[in-house]
Amino acid sequence: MLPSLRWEEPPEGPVVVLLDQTRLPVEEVELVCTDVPALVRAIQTLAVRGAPLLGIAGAYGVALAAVRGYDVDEAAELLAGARPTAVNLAYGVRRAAGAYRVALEKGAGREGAARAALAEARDLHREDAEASALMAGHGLALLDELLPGGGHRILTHCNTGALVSGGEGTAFAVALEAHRAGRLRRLWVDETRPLLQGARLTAYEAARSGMAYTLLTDNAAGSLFAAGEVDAVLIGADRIAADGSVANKVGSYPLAVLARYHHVPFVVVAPITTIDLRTPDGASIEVEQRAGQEVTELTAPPQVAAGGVGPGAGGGLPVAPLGTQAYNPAFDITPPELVTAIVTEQGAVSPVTGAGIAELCARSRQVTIS
Ligand SMILES: CSC[C@@H](O)[C@@H](O)C(=O)COP(=O)(O)O
Repeated sequence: MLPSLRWEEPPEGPVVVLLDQTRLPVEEVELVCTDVPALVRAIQTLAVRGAPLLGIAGAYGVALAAVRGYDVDEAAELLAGARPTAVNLAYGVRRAAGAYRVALEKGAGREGAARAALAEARDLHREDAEASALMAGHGLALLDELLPGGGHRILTHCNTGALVSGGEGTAFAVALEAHRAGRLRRLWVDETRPLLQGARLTAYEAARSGMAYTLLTDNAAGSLFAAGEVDAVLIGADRIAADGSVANKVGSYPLAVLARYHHVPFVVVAPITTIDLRTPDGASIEVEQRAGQEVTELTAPPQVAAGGVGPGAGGGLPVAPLGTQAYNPAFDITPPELVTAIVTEQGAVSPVTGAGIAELCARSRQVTIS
């Protein structure tokens, strides 16, 4: 698979190259962003997506503005505001912009400061890969402890693999680790309506890994639990509040409720950069509301954004009467009491409490920067 994101410096000037996730699984096509507005569009149309990768993209976006000589503060504001829920985006932007500012203050000049922003983006990219490998190890150790019988049957939601990370991802990296250790019996993949990150992206990554996996519609999960076919749920996160509330792809909260009813562990895997101590609780997390056409029409995100190739108002194939109102939050919030554990690169918090989260963050150098 092509890298999900890379920095390139061709003679015409530096660019951020993205694997366009809206085209998967049909084709691997790269999207070349030569400026910040192009990168912002890629973020909003989900060509680049998933919390850790959004942070990396934000940091490289700042570096792109700096190296090309654009206004860095303006670029940082545009990038950080592109999507509201994944805290990693603002974090990545803040890190690169901070490095730029510090270098300027130290007299590095604009060129030196731009190089400092780029170095910071590269550091964040590498750190995310390292965090990913550590989470995979901690996550599998936790699964083995929670499920001593082995032969794990894991249900996952949305997409959390290499496509969203500098490494192999968050929740998916744990499933992959279990697969490589011969302890994954099956990965159940929620299709993840309406944009199908599970069907298009997680199934794509699972197929490439050779693991046993099965795709299901989101609303089939209940009957799967009832049949005793799920040993654990593993998901990622877009923001974890100080009290341990977890924002993740819409549909995560119903899985947590199902998991509790059926006495199945519900485990969240996320790097420390996804924890936001400035957000006190779940109610304070801003949940992105997306266009209703994503629900009322079958269409690819860029077509929605471009406004039209098909007969529906948003350009897609209508699946509801024209003019139907749709409720389309991109995320939901799972309260800490439904979360069995949060696995980070620093280890696991379990049970999930605000104090446990704070202690974990205190051990991390990264959080003091945010
Ligand atoms: C490791 S990724 C965790 C989350 O970012 C992921 O589960 C998710 O909800 C992504 O949402 P998306 O809207 O596709 O960016």
